[in-house]
Amino acid sequence: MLKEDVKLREVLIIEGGNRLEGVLEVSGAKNAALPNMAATILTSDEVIIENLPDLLDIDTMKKLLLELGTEINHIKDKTYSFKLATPKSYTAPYDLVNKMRASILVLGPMLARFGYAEVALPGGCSIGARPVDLHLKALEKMGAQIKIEHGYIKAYAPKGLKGAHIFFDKITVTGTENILMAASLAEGQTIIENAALEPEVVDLAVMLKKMGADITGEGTNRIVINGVKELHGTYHKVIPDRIEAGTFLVLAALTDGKIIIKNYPSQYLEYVEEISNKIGIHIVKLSDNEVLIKREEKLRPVNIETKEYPLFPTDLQAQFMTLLCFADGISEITENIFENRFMHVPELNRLGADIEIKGKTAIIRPVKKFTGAEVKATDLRASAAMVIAGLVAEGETKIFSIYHLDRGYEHIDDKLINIGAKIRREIVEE
Ligand SMILES: CC(=O)N[C@H]1[C@@H](OP(=O)(O)OP(=O)(O)OC[C@H]2O[C@@H](n3ccc(=O)[nH]c3=O)[C@H](O)[C@@H]2O)O[C@H](CO)[C@@H](O)[C@@H]1O
Ligand SMILES: C=C(OP(=O)(O)O)C(=O)O
Repeated sequence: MLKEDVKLREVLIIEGGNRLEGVLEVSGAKNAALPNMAATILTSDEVIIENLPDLLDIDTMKKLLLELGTEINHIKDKTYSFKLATPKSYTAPYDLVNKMRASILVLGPMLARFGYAEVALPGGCSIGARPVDLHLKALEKMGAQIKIEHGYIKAYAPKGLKGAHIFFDKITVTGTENILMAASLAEGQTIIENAALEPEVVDLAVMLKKMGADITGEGTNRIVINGVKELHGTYHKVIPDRIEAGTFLVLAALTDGKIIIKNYPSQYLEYVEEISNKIGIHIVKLSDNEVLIKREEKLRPVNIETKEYPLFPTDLQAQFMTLLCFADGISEITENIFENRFMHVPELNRLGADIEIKGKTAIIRPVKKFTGAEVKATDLRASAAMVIAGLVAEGETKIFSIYHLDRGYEHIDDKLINIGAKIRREIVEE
């Protein structure tokens, strides 16, 4: 191999089998922070956001906002100010959109405030095709002219956007968020039917209302937005990450240590807790925001179907699949949101799992143990599943492609090392 062909990559090495004990603190939610940051485009005033997690995706969104002309200042720990007085570009370039699909969230606000935006087409990713047709159709209904050219979505609304009656054929989280932001500055009333109910959508509405938007119905499937001429600055704190909390819940149950989860958002995890109870995991409330995870000796098998909030989140599917490998019987998980979100199955099987995929259902047969192996982190939540699996496996697990993990889990190595996990990173040659 020529020297210049050698690429360096980081791997995560885990020594499994350690009993874990201590406190795991939940960070700010990535999927709330990203739309919160995009919403700062809607005003020329300064917006301050607190509790921003230190993650690759947040860095990518900062880069994108800087590219558009936003002035960003670090105020104190995890708190930043954002101010977009005059844009220096109207384009979300391919190199950033390619790293993070949520870059599409700048389309609605740019178009609503400036009447023009270009966003590279996100394209497919490892969990599925993930088109943005519903975002575009809704914006067109609000009067935008949209064309796709040279791999870019080019959207114009020179006279501003107009309120419209939007019916989403499919529930879409970022689609609802894009239209919520666009409609806040549109002329007249917008009604979003079949809107997403996710807590991150509600949190965005809360932030927009603090900026002066007129929104009702957030958290239901019908949101009504009366457009206003201008929005103003605000101070907003990002809500805790329910998916990180759910990931910790699984980890605590499987390692059977004494793990307390701090900043645990039980209000967003009701259904996940119901499923956990069925499996034999109990969430013991210690204080307003702290819980202790306890498990019964034998875990029971369950059948899970991923669905939109308030039902079971697709973003916890891979982690619960790892857990169910150790249940006392056969479980099934059906993935209804993304068509290709079982990439972690062959990787879990490399560690000793016995999982078979039949269409959109995974059949999980019980095994006694996992043994460490070399595995690949195929997407963000699959990476979390690999980390959990590595921590319970006998011996050493080497996880490749861990940049996915750093997209969405804040300082995960430090958090786990703190409770007794043996984890390190190494740079290896490809
Ligand atoms: C940044 C962020 O918040 N990401 C979350 C968001 O992604 P995201 O908002 O991208 O996911 P959507 O809710 O839009 O996707 C739901 C389904 O609708 C389809 N669809 C969506 C839009 C569209 O225009 N056309 C279309 O067909 C998607 O391919 C998918 O099958 O919600 C997902 C579902 O809870 C989560 O897994 C992601 O973590
Ligand atoms: C799929 C996820 O994120 P994104 O929509 O940014 O790809 C996720 O958070 O699990």
